[in-house]
Amino acid sequence: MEREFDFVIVGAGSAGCALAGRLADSGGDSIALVEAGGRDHHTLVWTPAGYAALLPRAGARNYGYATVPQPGLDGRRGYQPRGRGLGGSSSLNGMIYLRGRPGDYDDWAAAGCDGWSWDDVLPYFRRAECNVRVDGRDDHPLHGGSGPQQVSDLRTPNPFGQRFIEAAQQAGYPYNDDFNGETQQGAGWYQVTQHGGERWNAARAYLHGGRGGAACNGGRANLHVLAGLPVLRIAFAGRRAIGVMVRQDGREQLIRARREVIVSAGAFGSPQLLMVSGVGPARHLGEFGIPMVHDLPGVGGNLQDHLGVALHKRVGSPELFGVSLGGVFRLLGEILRYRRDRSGMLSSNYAEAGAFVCSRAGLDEPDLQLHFVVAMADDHLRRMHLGHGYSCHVCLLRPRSRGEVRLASPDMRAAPRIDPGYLSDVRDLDDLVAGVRIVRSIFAMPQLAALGGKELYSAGLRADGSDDDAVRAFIRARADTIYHPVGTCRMGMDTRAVVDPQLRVRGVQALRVVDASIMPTLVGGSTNAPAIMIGERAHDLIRFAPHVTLRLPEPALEA
Ligand SMILES: Cc1cc2nc3c(=O)[nH]c(=O)nc-3n(C[C@H](O)[C@H](O)[C@H](O)COP(=O)(O)OP(=O)(O)OC[C@H]3O[C@@H](n4cnc5c(N)ncnc54)[C@H](O)[C@@H]3O)c2cc1C
Repeated sequence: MEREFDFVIVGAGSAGCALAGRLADSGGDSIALVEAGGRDHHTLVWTPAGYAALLPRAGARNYGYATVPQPGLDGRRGYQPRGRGLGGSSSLNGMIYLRGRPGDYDDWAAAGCDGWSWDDVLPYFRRAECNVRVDGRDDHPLHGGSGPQQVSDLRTPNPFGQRFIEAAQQAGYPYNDDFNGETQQGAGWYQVTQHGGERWNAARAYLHGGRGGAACNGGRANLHVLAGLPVLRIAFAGRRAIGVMVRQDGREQLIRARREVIVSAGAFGSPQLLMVSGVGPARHLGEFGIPMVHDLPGVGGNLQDHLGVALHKRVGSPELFGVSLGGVFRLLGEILRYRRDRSGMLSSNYAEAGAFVCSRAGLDEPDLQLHFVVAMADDHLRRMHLGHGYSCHVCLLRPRSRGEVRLASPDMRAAPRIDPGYLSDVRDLDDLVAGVRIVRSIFAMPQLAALGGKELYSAGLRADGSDDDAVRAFIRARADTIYHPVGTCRMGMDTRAVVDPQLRVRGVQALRVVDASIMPTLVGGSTNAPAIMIGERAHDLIRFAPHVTLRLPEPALEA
């Protein structure tokens, strides 16, 4: 195997694939995209409903991390699935296509991230996107029609999604035809990262287009996709990153980067890789005897995640996913249907419909998101129930609680120590209480209530809203991630920032971080499209602004 490349990118997830594909197409440099997991060519990855089999437990395609016990969640450990293999978490995610709101990015810019305002990032969202609604056209002010990331409407929307949307309208929330349009408010269908009824993950978008072939590089001779090769640490000469260390043929080997090492290992993997390589808070690294390259106190801090709580309702309808004899027969038919024309229940992303709502009057933008799931999705599908039903998750879009990622071992192959600090800011809990009430008010509307059924865990909550303490207890007992950790290699201009607005790691040379970990704050939506946007924009920063040097004050050493 060739051992020296111009760029070495660690992690073939949403951002890493976008960056690698773009870099390979825009110049003659050689690129190594080094990914811990394997290829994504698998039925369970490409069949949308297949992720139900991958989500519940750790395995070859899912890191399946656990958090440390969370005081805010009655001491429970949260679950943190993360995609492993080409496509990263875009091979395991719920496929919902969302960007957040313009104000989210304007806040980034206002916090010192020059070049990351909405006007700056919108062209990258559009460049990335091929939205079926504007297919082939590039004159839409918000959507792209010719990018590599396919975005579609669901092929076979579930009738219960329609009932949810109508129930939400009965509860006073307007219909919204496009959550990435002018306004986010209201209820509607999600658009999904699918094409022809199949998952369109970042690997298909940017690497191989879903075609076979072991190289996975879409025929580009300068792109070397090295799957199944976990990076152990970044190699430095002084403070300059010169490559990455991997274990191959029974020994550690250096893959050398002539120009840059780019870390795209995700919100947990990227800070972990920096820390095991000697870039991070000095005292913490000292606990593990890791030789210091640079004391960067912000690495691993600022962890933010969307915490959600689900309300489930058992309803005896085989239109919904569920466990029953009738359900098995229906599923067999659905498998044949999917094989025939890629439609039917197997093209479902489960969280088919949703809503953006405000927890209280007077907010400029919705602060709560609802995911209506056409199954009783309980505890990340780790707890199954007999029968059929639906659920609705409510999550807080801009939580104030902060956590951190730390090492549990100096070995990169061990799981990191993840502490999201859920509900450490009590205001988050109060906003979720409002969210639970909103979900129940929608469940109570005729379009859903007429179908009957019984709530699994929330039936005892009062309808008149007079039992906030009980709702708080319900949330503490049941809430968990809806899978959007970000912020652990935060971009900014202050002394605790990890990367500058060109995504260069502060205090060292030839090293960048490019993935969801650089987000200063969570956006008001899910995080796959924003991670891809980050990869797209990083390409332009690397290609077109390589010689701009930004000088920042060095962080003071911790006492
Ligand atoms: C279950 C689930 C559901 C989700 N649902 C949605 C959704 O519906 N819509 C949405 O927009 N977002 C969703 N998300 C979130 C979204 O998918 C992620 O935010 C996004 O994919 C993150 O991209 P990334 O590039 O930062 O990291 P990732 O895509 O996670 O990629 C990181 C990659 O780095 C690799 N890596 C890590 N360490 C190493 C190492 N040492 N050596 C080599 N490779 C390494 C990993 O194997 C992985 O492939 C979901 C996520 C999950 C897990």
